[in-house]
Amino acid sequence: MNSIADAGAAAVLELRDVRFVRNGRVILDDIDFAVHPGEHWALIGPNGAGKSTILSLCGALQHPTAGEVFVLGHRIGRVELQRLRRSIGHVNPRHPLTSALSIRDVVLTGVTGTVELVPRWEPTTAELGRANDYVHLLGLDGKAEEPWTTLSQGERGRTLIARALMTDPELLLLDEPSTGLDVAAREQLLDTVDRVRIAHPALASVLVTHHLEELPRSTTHAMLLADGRITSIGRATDVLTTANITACFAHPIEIEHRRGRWHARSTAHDAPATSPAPAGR
Ligand SMILES: Nc1ncnc2c1ncn2[C@@H]1O[C@H](COP(=O)(O)OP(=O)(O)OP(=O)(O)O)[C@@H](O)[C@H]1O
Repeated sequence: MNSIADAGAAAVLELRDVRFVRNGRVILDDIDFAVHPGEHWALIGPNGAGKSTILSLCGALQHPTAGEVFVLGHRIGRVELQRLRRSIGHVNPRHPLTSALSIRDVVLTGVTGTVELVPRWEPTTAELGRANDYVHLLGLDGKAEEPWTTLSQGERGRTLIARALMTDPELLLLDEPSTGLDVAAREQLLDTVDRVRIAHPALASVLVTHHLEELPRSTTHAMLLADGRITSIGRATDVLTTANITACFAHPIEIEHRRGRWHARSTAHDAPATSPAPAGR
């Protein structure tokens, strides 16, 4: 799956020596990272570490105080952001839709980049076809006519990923996509993310989460963040280790990597290892 990531392609996203200050407080400092086509990054760290702020810089929603952010080769601040944002699929679990649009219509709002359907706007046959294809890819067949207002959180999450794919983005940003899902809905969503990444091998993505159990198998790279600084960065298998996670969260946590998935467990209250009985007893 990672053949494109290894091909040395130009970065889809690059943060160079980024610093972000608000109200005199340093929220991010010394942030350097680059995301290439086919790479799927996880951003992990404790509450308040700065994950969402990094994601907002990646999505060209905010400017850094110092340093440079390049999205799709364009330096933020030098290009028209609106145009750039169409190449970025941003999945925000707090999508502010309140009306009863059908799943298919919510997916179609990805074309117009709006929350509601634009009055008098009609999708082309090709756009309708794409919307139906994504409804199918995201496992929402048979539900396309169901209203947003009655969807479960898991169905909403999958609908929003389909919506984000409508502009054929090169970069997909996923902000805590599994928050609030029960275990079955979370597993369905993670399988869906894996399916999307396989169907779009050049797509790059950045996923923010607090929980290692919420990382899809297709995760290739990880950045650990604490107090606005990177504590570890690189290939997921090198970064997501007991030592690195323990240091990032300042708490003893044991990490297991099994069948492509990560699991975390606190070892703070484990009984101390008993010393072996003396020989000859
Ligand atoms: N515009 C802002 N003005 C002032 N403080 C801000 C601003 N944006 C973020 N912060 C602060 O910066 C810190 C990092 O916030 P951010 O939301 O990026 O962290 P996070 O890692 O996503 O946290 P969580 O896991 O709790 O969602 C927090 O302490 C937050 O209060």
